[in-house]
Amino acid sequence: MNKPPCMVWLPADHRLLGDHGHQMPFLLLGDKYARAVKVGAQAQPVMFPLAEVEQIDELLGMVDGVMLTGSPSNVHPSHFQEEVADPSLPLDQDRDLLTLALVKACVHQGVPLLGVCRGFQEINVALGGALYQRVHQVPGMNDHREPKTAPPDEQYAPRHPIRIAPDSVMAEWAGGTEAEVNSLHGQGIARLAEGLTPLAWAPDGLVEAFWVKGARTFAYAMQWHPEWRCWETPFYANIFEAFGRACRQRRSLRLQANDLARSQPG
Ligand SMILES: N[C@@H](CCC(=O)NCCCC(=O)O)C(=O)O
Repeated sequence: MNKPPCMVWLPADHRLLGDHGHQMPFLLLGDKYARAVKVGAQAQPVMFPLAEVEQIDELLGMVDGVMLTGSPSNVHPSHFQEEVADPSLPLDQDRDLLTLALVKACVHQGVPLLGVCRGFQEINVALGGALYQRVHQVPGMNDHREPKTAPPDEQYAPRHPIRIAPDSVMAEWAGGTEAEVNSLHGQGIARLAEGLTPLAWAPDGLVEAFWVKGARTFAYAMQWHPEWRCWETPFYANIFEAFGRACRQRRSLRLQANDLARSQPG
């Protein structure tokens, strides 16, 4: 019998779309994130629209991994005990409510977890860290934002080098302790949560990747965007291939558990 596909949950963004006066709520997932899961991790992306915190355990029982994507919206600063610094920047409190709880559930249950950009920031905040709300206004820090009016190819082009921890799995994926990565973020890690091990740094010292300490499975996140045409960049492809392997391992365990449950009397 064919195995069911590996399923990876990508929580949606909540956005109002439409012209003024007629904006309607939508649930959005970027094509490039779903495509990187499908092509790079060889898994099936799923969204679970309107998923609620109370459903997390039930829904995690149906998937083999979770990917927290990037988004133009910011994590609400109240989650790291700050006031909103720039009210003109978008927020997505519905997403925060689900993803910050989902991070803890994935870590506790050993579900493969990949965080990208906003997802990287969500994991840090969920585990007790804090963010710079405007990295470019912090003395000594660079501007990590993308050129807003540039075409996508330019926005996602390599922007700055990163230094990667030697002898780390990130260095294995990169094929060394240096790489050039894209950069599309205005927020960044101000305080790394205690349960996270930094794996890469930008030239200004900003943490650009981490590992969830002691994780029983894949639990990595990065500030840059490895999903961007991941099949064209070996470093990025290696990240998604490793994520896919971890998801397939979980699928085997999940299916064994399901078979065992079905074989039990009553
Ligand atoms: N809003 C946060 C996170 C930035 C981020 O995720 N950028 C990607 C947006 C477009 C996309 O989804 O690829 C910040 O500004 O730091």
